[in-house]
Amino acid sequence: MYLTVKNVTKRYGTFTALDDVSISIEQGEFVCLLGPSGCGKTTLLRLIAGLTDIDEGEVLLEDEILSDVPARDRGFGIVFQSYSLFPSMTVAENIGYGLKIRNAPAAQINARVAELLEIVKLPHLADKLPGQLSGGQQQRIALARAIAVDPRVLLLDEPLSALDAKVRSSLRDEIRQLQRTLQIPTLMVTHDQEEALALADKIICMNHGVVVQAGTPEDLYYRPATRFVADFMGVSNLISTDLIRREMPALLSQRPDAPDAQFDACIRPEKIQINADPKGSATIRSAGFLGNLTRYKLDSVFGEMMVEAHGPQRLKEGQTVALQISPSDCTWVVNDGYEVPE
Ligand SMILES: Nc1ncnc2c1ncn2[C@@H]1O[C@H](COP(=O)(O)OP(=O)(O)OP(=O)(O)O)[C@@H](O)[C@H]1O
Repeated sequence: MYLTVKNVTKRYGTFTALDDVSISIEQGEFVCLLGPSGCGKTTLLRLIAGLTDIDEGEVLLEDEILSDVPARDRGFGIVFQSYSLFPSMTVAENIGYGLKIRNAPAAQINARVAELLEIVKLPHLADKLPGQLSGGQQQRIALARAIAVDPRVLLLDEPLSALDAKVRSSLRDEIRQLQRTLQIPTLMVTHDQEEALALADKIICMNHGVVVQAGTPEDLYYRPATRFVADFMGVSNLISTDLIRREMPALLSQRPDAPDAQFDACIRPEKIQINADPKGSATIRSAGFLGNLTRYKLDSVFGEMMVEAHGPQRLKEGQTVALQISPSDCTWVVNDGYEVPE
């Protein structure tokens, strides 16, 4: 383990923002902290950065306990959501700032700034002020400034969320490429599951101040542990054991041996096949063509279901269809009482 957060609890008055949270980041790993608004992601990032005090537990970098190390001495690079560049400094001065306060010689600073401007593909902007740059350009410069001092860990707090969709996805790919090249252990906060799936080696999914599940993007998508994770990580059909037992008992073959109320089935929309069949158990309520696939909403013996099929719309609204689901495409998730929002 490179960076470790051990049993950390953080309270604001009587409110517990983080409850006994433990996470780790390996050398070179890209980790995403993912969860809904208010679940404690930013608080956790700020604790690691040293910007917020810890009530219980500790943060370690290798074997060094960081609790008493001030933020500026931790050697971490940080990029925030809002462009936090110094407005009266040029781009080059912003990038070189960290080296300058460490009293690096001017020639070394200039060389490093030029190198970083090439890395973030903005060499022509060296003499501009932040106010003259687009949002995407400002975040690139913020990133360059954060990595200028060879940080031991890179902390990113929703760095893409203020950008429009196109810029966001291109900068997302660049951040990933940069991180792969430089191998800086990185922790990024996001509430966007697609961003986490695309970027992370490991996703740490949080809710209400606790870590609900940590694993690879594939783990979280295909093997969610709870109803909450299943719903948060994309569209899923969540069906009670009771209903499966009544309507399609063959699906129970891989279910853990536990009381009915403890586990529900999670079936991803792309895992369900539908075929026109007048004797089928479901009806197409609506269909939406999304370019590469068609998303159907069905009324079925399992209630409302979402099904996705490659290509254009083949089935009409109102048509009766048979559902084909394989037991291996049924993931059994802990029923944590989470209700999917309407
Ligand atoms: N300084 C503070 N004083 C009191 N409560 C706080 C403070 N900072 C955060 N909180 C509360 O702690 C909880 C977690 O906040 P945090 O900012 O970590 O959530 P988050 O998951 O990052 O959410 P978001 O995505 O909206 O930023 C929230 O309920 C928030 O209201």
